[in-house]
Amino acid sequence: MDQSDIGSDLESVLLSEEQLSTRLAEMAAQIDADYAGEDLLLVGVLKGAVMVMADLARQLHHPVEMDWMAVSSYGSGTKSSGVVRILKDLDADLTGRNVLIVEDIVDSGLTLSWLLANLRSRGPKSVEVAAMLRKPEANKVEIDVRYVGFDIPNEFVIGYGLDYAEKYRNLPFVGTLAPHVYAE
Ligand SMILES: O=P(O)(O)OC[C@H]1O[C@H](OP(=O)(O)OP(=O)(O)O)[C@H](O)[C@@H]1O
Ligand code: HPA
Ligand SMILES: [Mg+2]
Repeated sequence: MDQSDIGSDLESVLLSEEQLSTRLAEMAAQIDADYAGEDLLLVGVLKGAVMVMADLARQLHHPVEMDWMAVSSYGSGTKSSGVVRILKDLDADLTGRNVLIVEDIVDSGLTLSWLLANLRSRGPKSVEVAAMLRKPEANKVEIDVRYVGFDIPNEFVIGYGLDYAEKYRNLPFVGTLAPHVYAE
């Protein structure tokens, strides 16, 4: 899927495929250096983190294990209420492990703040976060994101795993949606 397939629904390309992969290589080099000689378990948060997990893992030279979690906010239906339900839990036991949570985006930060507390309660050696994108709103909650790809403006973004109503995840770049898409 590329820019021509999304047509007038796309407002602008915020980060190109090349920008994403260049930055990911830098993050991977940092992660390789930080975990040299250490065990490392990557935990991807479904579904948005699928692309960044696949690309980051392949840029790493470090031998890693990969596991997945699916979580969902519930209640009023408002996104990221902070009340999170586990839809699919990890297969791995985290006791004594170095865990790196891999996320596509930290927006309000509420999903991650819940996830960090949850995973830290399972007796790991360490828990850190790698996120491709971070929005300024994430500053509202105290979260230490060790590896950040890009800080982006407070706009709704799509592509590279990120969806609008489950669509556009397979765009290879990150873009913003044209206003008429929301208005429909
Ligand atoms: O910082 P927050 O405001 O909590 O938002 C970030 C979370 O929201 C998105 O997931 P979403 O719940 O849309 O599920 P998805 O990954 O399946 O699209 C994204 O993948 C993060 O997990
Ligand atoms: O900007 C976004 N786009 C898509 N999904 C999201 N989940 C949190 N923020 C976003
Ligand atoms: Mg989503």
